[in-house]
Amino acid sequence: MENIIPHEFHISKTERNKQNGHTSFVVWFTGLSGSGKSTIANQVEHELYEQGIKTFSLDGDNIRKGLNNNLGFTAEDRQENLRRIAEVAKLFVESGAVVIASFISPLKKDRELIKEIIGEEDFIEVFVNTSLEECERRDVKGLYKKARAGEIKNFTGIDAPYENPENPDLEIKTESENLEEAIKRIVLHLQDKLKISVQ
Ligand SMILES: Nc1ncnc2c1ncn2[C@@H]1O[C@H](COP(=O)(O)OS(=O)(=O)O)[C@@H](OP(=O)(O)O)[C@H]1O
Ligand SMILES: Nc1ncnc2c1ncn2[C@@H]1O[C@H](COP(=O)(O)OP(=O)(O)O)[C@@H](O)[C@H]1O
Repeated sequence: MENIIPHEFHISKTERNKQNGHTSFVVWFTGLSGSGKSTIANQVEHELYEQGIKTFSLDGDNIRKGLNNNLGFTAEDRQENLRRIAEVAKLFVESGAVVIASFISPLKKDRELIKEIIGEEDFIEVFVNTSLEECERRDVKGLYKKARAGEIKNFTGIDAPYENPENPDLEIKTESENLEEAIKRIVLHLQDKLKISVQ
């Protein structure tokens, strides 16, 4: 951007990672409403916390009620929602935290943008793959019922699209894998990534 000259700070991500004893990156959960993103993310964060890892969760509660409370669910608003979240996640990564982000993030192009902002090397995509039928059966918040009744417009899976990730780093099929197994698999996948490489 014109006339914006970044200041070089002495303490960077590398120093913070050394001090913390682990690397920092984003674990991004994508999937339909009710697929299990928050449930899984919560438990993954708990496991990491128990290991002494610095974590921070980003989800609808702390984002859509605050920073992004001027955004709705049109394709345009979702893109801006996710762009801002990716920028925030990047700042937290700079601060040394492992960021656990849970957002529907329904479109491939928006997930590509997120990856671009955060940087491919710091982005782990976890696809929480639960069928629409199962999400609707769970209907945790009663939103599918409202969407079917036409009381909510642009509802993902009903009258707004969800594009399945083609190459996620991890895929969790909640209808055939139990929660404990899924958590173990994700946490195991993160172990190598958390190690600081000695140069
Ligand atoms: N129209 C519509 N479509 C989808 N979801 C809706 C909608 N309206 C409200 N909600 C509630 O908002 C949560 C999804 O917000 P996200 O920020 O994750 O969505 S997005 O990534 O920008 O698409 C989502 O939360 P989760 O159920 O946790 O996914 C819903 O509770
Ligand atoms: N294997 C599983 N993994 C995650 N959630 C599951 C699983 N099996 C059943 N559930 C249930 O599905 C619901 C998922 O809701 P939630 O985590 O809020 O989804 P999301 O954040 O994707 O909207 C919860 O009620 C949870 O108990």
